[in-house]
This record gives sequence, structure tokens and C-alpha cells, in this order.
Amino acid sequence: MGKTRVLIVGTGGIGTVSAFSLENGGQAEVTAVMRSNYDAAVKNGIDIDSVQYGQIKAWKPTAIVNSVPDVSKGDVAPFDYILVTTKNIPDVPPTVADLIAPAVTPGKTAIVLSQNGINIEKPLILRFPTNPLISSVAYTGATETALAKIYHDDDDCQKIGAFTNPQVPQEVADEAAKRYVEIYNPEGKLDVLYVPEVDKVRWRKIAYNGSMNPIASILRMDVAHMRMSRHIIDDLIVPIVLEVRAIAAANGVTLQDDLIHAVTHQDPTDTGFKPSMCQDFEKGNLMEIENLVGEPLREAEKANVPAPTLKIVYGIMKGLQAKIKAEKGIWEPKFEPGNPYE
Ligand SMILES: NC(=O)C1=CN([C@@H]2O[C@H](COP(=O)(O)OP(=O)(O)OC[C@H]3O[C@@H](n4cnc5c(N)ncnc54)[C@H](OP(=O)(O)O)[C@@H]3O)[C@@H](O)[C@H]2O)C=CC1
Ligand SMILES: CC(C)(CO)C(=O)C(=O)O
Repeated sequence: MGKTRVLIVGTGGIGTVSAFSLENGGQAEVTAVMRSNYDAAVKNGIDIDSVQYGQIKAWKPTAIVNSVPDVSKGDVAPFDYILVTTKNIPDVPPTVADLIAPAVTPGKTAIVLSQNGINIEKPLILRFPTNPLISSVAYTGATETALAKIYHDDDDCQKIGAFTNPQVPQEVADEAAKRYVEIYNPEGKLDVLYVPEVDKVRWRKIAYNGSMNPIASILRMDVAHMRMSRHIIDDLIVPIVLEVRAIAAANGVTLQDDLIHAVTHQDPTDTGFKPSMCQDFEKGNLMEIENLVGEPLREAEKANVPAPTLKIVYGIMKGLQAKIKAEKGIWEPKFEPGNPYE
């Protein structure tokens, strides 16, 4: 049997650690799509300073490419899996669906979304109705500190299971998710596990990412400092966690009683850890606000669940994102037709 063909789209922090873990397992051959780090990786390879794998120097996956391969042309073999590890920013093109479309073989390629947020699978269900969709909820810590230089500071940890894609039989999707875990973690040494109830895990994680990520970004503060202020935790973080818990309940997902403690005590207090959204904000990058804050809020509104804190935080995040878009020249600050505040 040949190796399983995996295309990784978005080879930054999480994508690089996944590329390395997959190739290290010996059962996958990875084609990594790289963008700003492409030249550096092709010339000098990728350096990974890893808490788990040690100092990896000048590493290269099986193939490095600078655009998503078009499998319809027939000169590239189809991919068994596409792992998406871009930041998910649907408010700025290309969307994930548009980005990966050339490499998706209908009815064959399983698409693994290793991205934060809820409802990230929704646009892909519409676009790829015959492909298994897989949810990877990642707790891995990894950052690209310079081009093709990765700092991997928390062990690779993922909970993986199938999303529901109505036209794909659930057993086919489940099997694709189990097989992905097998090739990723063939010796069972990694904390990368198949979890049938992965939707619950994703909701639980959004309690952290929907609260800590935007509040740290607004305050430009690390989590330890936030925890030193009871106002920040009691008046901002805990209300959002409770709102997310109620929204999850309205979606049929019960989150355990330890949720508040888990969110408020997740990170060590001696490292100055800042959630990924805050790191993006400080770098002047666009932020993943729609699936981390916007979608929980929209689910609240659909289910008539009060979510006043999320609503205020979403408004502030939209304002911050608009400023970043203006700075990048992708949003022209002008009154749209129909704006009543002109
Ligand atoms: N980092 C972490 O520790 C954790 C991250 N996550 C989640 O994992 C996902 C990935 O995060 P992370 O690894 O930090 O992100 P990074 O910003 O480190 O990496 C994203 C990569 O995707 C590339 N990319 C983005 N858009 C495109 C495009 N259109 N075409 C080609 N390449 C593209 C970026 O290229 P370029 O640099 O050129 O923009 C970059 O290399 C996110 O959803 C995040 O929330 C979850 C848990 C922990
Ligand atoms: C907290 C972390 C690193 C996952 O555990 C994360 O999801 C983020 O920073 O967005």
C-alpha cells in the first residue's frame, strides 16, 4: 500500500506541526501549501523548536508548493485528505471553500478542518456535499515566529471526529476520521485521538476561544494578567462562558459544570501566554472573529438565548477588524448605501 496523500493548506504554526507529525508517523506523504514562508522553506527548510520533537532543523515535507494544486488537470494525483490550517476569516476572500476547491476530488477527498470556531463546516457542506468533513479540535500550541521558523510550545493534542455532511453516510465519515487518526498517530504515542462526540468538544472549546481570545485582544493583555483582575474574569470572561453554555444547551449540547474553572485556569500563570487572536491583533493581522464570536452570537439570536456580553464584544471586535481592514486597504471607510447614520 502506498502512503496516504495529505494536502495541508496553510502551513504556519499548527499546519507545520501537523505536517511534521503526519510524516513522522511514516504513513502519510504531505504536500504543504505555503505562502509568505514558501521561499524560505524551499531554500532553507523549516526549523521547528518543539517541546515534543526537540530542535528540528531544515526540515521539509514530501512536497512544498505555493498554490493549491488543481487535481482536475490530471497531472497531480488525487488527495486522500486535505487538512485546512489557515486562519478561518470568512469576512475576507478567499473563503476556505474557494481556497481548497481545486484540490478536492468529489466523493473521495476527506476534508479535515483543524481550525477554531463553530459552524466552520457549514459553507463546506454546501460546496462539497459528497466529501467527508472532519473536525479536529486542536489544543496544540504553535506559532510561526519568523518565516518558516516554528515555535511549538504545547504538545500536539487534537480531538478528532466527523462532522455531519447530510449526503455522506455517517459511517463513511466516521471511518474517514478514524483512518485519519490512525495515519496521524499510528503508534498511539500522541494525544491525537478519535472522539465520536467531537461536536461537544468543539462547543466546549468555544467557551475559551469566544471569551479569552477577544477579551485578550481588546485589552492587549496576556491571560495571566487578565486573571489578576477579578473584574476582567467576573464581569467579562465568566458572563461569556455562561452565555456560550446556554447557547450550546439550546443546540442540544450540555457542557459540564467545571467549564468556568476549566476556562479560567487553562493556561499557566508564569508564561505570559496570549491567545492566538491577540497575537494576530498585535501583528496587525486579521482576526478570526466570525466563527469565534459572531457565530455563537448568531446561534444565540436564532435560539432566543440572551447573550448581551457576546453582543458588545462582537461589536467591538467588528470595529477593530474594520480598522485592520482599512489599514490593509481591503476596506474603504465610506458610508454604504442605506446606512442610516450618514
Ligand atoms: N496556533 C495555535 O497554537 C492554535 C491555533 N488554532 C487554530 O488553528 C488554525 C491555524 O492557526 P495558526 O497555525 O496559528 O495560524 P498561522 O497564522 O500560524 O498559519 C496560517 C497559515 O495559513 C496561511 N494562509 C492563510 N491564508 C492562505 C491562503 N489564502 N493561501 C495560502 N496560505 C494561506 C498563512 O500564510 P501567510 O503567513 O502568508 O498569511 C499561514 O502560513 C486557526 O483556526 C487557529 O485558531 C487552534 C489551537 C491552537
Ligand atoms: C488557547 C489555544 C492555544 C488552544 O489551547 C487556542 O485555541 C488559541 O490561542 O486560539
